[in-house]
Amino acid sequence: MDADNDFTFCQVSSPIDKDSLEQSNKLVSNVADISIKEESSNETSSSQDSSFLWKGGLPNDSNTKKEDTVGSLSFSVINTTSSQPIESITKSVPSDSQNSIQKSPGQKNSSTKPKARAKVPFEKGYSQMDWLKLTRTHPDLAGLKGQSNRRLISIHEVKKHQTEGEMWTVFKGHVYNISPYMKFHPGGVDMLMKAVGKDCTSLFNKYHAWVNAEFLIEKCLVGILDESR
Ligand code: HEM
Repeated sequence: MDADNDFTFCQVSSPIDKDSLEQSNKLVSNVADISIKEESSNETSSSQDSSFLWKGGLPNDSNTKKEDTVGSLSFSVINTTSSQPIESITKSVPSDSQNSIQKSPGQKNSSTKPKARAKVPFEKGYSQMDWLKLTRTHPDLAGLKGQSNRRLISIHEVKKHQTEGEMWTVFKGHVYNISPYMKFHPGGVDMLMKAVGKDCTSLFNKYHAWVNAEFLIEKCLVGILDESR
């Protein structure tokens, strides 16, 4: 390829006219101006309270609102912090990690620390996907052997089923044989064993009320709890 052809590829951008270049430089410096003004205005940089991070709404500080313009745009600059420098909000990488998310004086450690999960790593072949596959392919997970799963079952009968292959529990008024789900339970076998032979609804809700158990163990349905007995 010769030098003339090279030149055609280099000339890709349109020429910038001097006036518009000056105007955009001016805009850039205006923007820079505004951010500097706001950061250094009316606040003390010693304040350590970051409760603004968690509060909704605007503080009742009328001094913190002002009008400004950049080029042809006019807008309001609202400082939402009455006791905190904006500098600490706008810092994306704080130089001192202590300053990044600070606790308000009354805030306890436990409220900011994420709760430790108690999930158990599943054995190969026992993921939730494997469970779903099994529910679709296994003809009788509940162990009904032809019986109806609309049958009324007393809590006494539930208590009797605590052997391998026949582990019954009550969940939201329904009786399930959770034996086949044991090794698939993300919380572990030991945890799920606590449900066997009794009503586990409140235990269940204590750990994960959001889990759609009705769907997950629907093929394990044995019957309906007879609450009259
Ligand atoms: C009755 C049927 C139950 C089903 C279908 C079920 C299902 C599940 C599922 C899908 C998860 C994963 C949740 C997630 O990733 O967020 C889980 C986790 C867990 N489950 Fe269950 N569960 C049942 C009963 C129980 C019971 C009775 C207990 C307690 C005695 C229990 C204790 C736990 C624990 C400790 C975890 C780990 C929690 C965590 O991830 O933070 N589960 N269970």
